[in-house]
Amino acid sequence: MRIAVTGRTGQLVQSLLAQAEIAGVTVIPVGRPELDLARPESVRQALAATKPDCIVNAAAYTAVDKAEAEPDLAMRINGEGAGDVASTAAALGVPLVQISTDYVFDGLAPRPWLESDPTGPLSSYGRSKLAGEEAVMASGADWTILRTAWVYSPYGANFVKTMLRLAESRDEIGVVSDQLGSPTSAPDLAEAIIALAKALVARPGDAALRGIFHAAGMGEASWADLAEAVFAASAALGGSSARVMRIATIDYPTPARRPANSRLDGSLLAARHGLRLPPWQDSVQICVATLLAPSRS
Ligand SMILES: NC(=O)C1=CN([C@@H]2O[C@H](COP(=O)(O)OP(=O)(O)OC[C@H]3O[C@@H](n4cnc5c(N)ncnc54)[C@H](OP(=O)(O)O)[C@@H]3O)[C@@H](O)[C@H]2O)C=CC1
Ligand SMILES: Cc1cn([C@H]2C[C@H](O)[C@@H](COP(=O)(O)OP(=O)(O)O[C@H]3O[C@@H](C)C(=O)[C@@H](O)[C@H]3O)O2)c(=O)[nH]c1=O
Ligand SMILES: [Mg+2]
Repeated sequence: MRIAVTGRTGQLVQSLLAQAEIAGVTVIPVGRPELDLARPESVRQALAATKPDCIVNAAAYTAVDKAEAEPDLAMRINGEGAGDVASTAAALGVPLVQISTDYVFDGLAPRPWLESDPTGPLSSYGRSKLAGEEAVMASGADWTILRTAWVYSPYGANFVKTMLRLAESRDEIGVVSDQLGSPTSAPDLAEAIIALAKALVARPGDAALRGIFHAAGMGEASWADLAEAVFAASAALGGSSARVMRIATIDYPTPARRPANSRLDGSLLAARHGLRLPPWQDSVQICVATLLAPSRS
């Protein structure tokens, strides 16, 4: 099976590539310059040339704070760009897996978010990703939307790598403890996406396998909890660590507002697809161990 994935160096693309052989699929990254989501005319031809059985739209404008200053570009890439990928999937007659985010929610619910809960993005990034969901749903493609959250991995830029880097030069790091979410390992997510893609291709027209699903690490954490887990794992392996000073969002001002409650409920994906991502604590340990492995430096 051939899975075309948008993007090249992204965390999820790299994780899908790493997982492909063991999962027995071919993953074909399609990125800039051939496919640029900001250039609609580039999308269809670049994807069609890969002759995919399934398309995963993993590329996105992911710089949450910068998106506040570049809302139009974020909207073009994450909103209209997703629509262009979806109409390509429709034209090619192959299923589309659109990757979306917890930041489509306003963060005010007192429990983990369900797929059926109302959206209400607080940021330019969140609004652009919601526009992407809407464009995908309106495209006529055979679509499935996976919302994930707080993605980290040995690849690219992410919070886990930021914490380890900061700890090299600091003894103490202030980290917000009043935003709760579902930290998600990109390798775990990649495994679930491949399983899902196989099911979509094997059972066309099976409505129960399609729709919006939440796919995030099991359990919950604040960013401060996540930082503490990273440093505990790193210290145990002789890597860098720092004391975490637990602070409030109001004491860490950022251009973008972020949801206070970003936890995603994964029950629907478990019920319909039998897919459950591992507890975040286990996967954070694996990620830190990979980052500290001697072969990497
Ligand atoms: N990171 C996170 O915490 C979360 C991410 N998500 C979603 O998951 C998906 C994967 O995220 P992740 O792997 O972390 O992303 P990264 O930030 O690691 O990578 C972004 C990817 O998007 C590509 N990209 C950006 N702009 C364009 C463009 N104009 N045309 C083509 N490709 C472009 C980049 O391309 P290039 O390779 O050329 O740099 C890169 O491959 C995204 O849809 C994101 O919105 C959802 C929740 C959490
Ligand atoms: C670096 C740092 C961040 N923070 C806070 C700021 C913010 O509230 C939180 C996370 O900051 P980051 O900028 O790393 O994460 P952020 O860019 O908000 O991550 C988001 O990315 C997009 C793409 C998504 O879709 C989301 O699911 C989510 O993963 O941690 C601290 O408190 N101390 C620090 O030293
Ligand atoms: Mg960020």
